Amino acid sequence: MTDTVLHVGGASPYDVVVGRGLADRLPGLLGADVQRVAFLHAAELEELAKPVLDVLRAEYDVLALGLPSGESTKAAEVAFQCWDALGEAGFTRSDAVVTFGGGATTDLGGFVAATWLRGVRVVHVPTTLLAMVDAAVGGKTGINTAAGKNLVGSFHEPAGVLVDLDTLLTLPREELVAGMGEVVKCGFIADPVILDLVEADPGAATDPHGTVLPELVERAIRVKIDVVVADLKETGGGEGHPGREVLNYGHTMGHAIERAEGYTMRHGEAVAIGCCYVAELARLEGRLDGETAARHARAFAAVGLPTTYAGAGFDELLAAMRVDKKARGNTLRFVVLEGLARPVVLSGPSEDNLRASYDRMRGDAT
Ligand SMILES: NC(=O)c1ccc[n+]([C@@H]2O[C@H](COP(=O)([O-])OP(=O)(O)OC[C@H]3O[C@@H](n4cnc5c(N)ncnc54)[C@H](O)[C@@H]3O)[C@@H](O)[C@H]2O)c1
Ligand SMILES: O=C(O)C(=O)C[C@@H](O)[C@H](O)[C@H](O)COP(=O)(O)O
Ligand SMILES: [Zn+2]
Repeated sequence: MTDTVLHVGGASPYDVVVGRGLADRLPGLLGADVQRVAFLHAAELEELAKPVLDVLRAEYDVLALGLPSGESTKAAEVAFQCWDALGEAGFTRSDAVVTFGGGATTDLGGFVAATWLRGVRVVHVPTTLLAMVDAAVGGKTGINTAAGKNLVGSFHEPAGVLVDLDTLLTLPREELVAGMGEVVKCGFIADPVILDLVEADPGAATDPHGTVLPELVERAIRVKIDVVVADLKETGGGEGHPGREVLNYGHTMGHAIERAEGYTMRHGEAVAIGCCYVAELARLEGRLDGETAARHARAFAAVGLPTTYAGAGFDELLAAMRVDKKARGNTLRFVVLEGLARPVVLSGPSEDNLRASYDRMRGDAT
């Protein structure tokens, strides 16, 4: 496979390099003036990180910080520990952060880079499918608080992203499948070819050795790039388009479920359920046709993702949805579809329909 370079334009342009065995490309993305690199990685990925660390150690003074894995790393205490370590090492504005891991690591590491000295250079090396197609691109960084998911953070664009598809070879199957939640999401909001590829051969779509998955990765990254270039800071798309909020499709309910489950459910799984929830809500609100709504459950289930959830009660989930960033005052706002790849914002749906979609999500409705 030859490398593909996807360019992200805008005020702080950068490249997303997609290929296999790419560690040598890292210095090129970091730029010439960097002397010290803080390597923020999921501690459990020490072995996988070795080729990247070797390349970094050959060129820079490296401070390697092993972080907790998964969602627990997106916490203020972990950010504090990183800031302390950067302070002790005397990190300056000409030094840089490299993150290595899944979306939780790139979110936390991106946040540390965004806040240290009010912002230093960061390059992301995502090692999960989800982080490759979504978390590492576009500059959203953040941590969780007791009140909810990603409530503290900032927009801080990377100086580059290195998508080494070989890292997917060690990724547990369930994590790969979770990443398909965001890939399929991109199919519904912008690129229906993704849905065709997934439905035609779900096995090939989730095979890290094959050629279909790399095509899906590139397509999903292109969807994300197109959106963030047009509306980096989520201020709106104009002419009825939701702008960057479109990437939040399925996340209003998805994040509420994650919080209700104490962040033990994978993000991509919660997003899959949330997309099915909001498709049904759009149908009940008279926005979306029944066939496209029904296609949601078929597409997500094809790759092994959950489409129903019978855990927390309606009132708990509704309260969690009220702190979603798309809400305005007491008004809930959802990204919904009016057809395939035709996203719009739905403001203030009726409580009856919110509840009826919830019943369907539980599998209670007929
Ligand atoms: N900033 C954004 O735009 C954005 C977009 C989407 C999701 N996110 C965030 O991303 C997070 C989810 O990311 P995720 O799904 O990557 O999960 P994750 O970061 O929690 O990683 C899942 C697990 O896989 C392990 N792992 C990672 N790469 C591996 C590899 N190559 N081989 C073996 N194990 C590996 C990790 O150590 C961890 O245990 C959520 O917090 C979500 O909110 C952010
Ligand atoms: O990049 C975006 O914008 C997204 O919304 C992508 C989402 O997949 C991602 O989960 C993001 O972290 C959610 O952001 P939030 O603003 O709802 O916290
Ligand atoms: Zn997401």
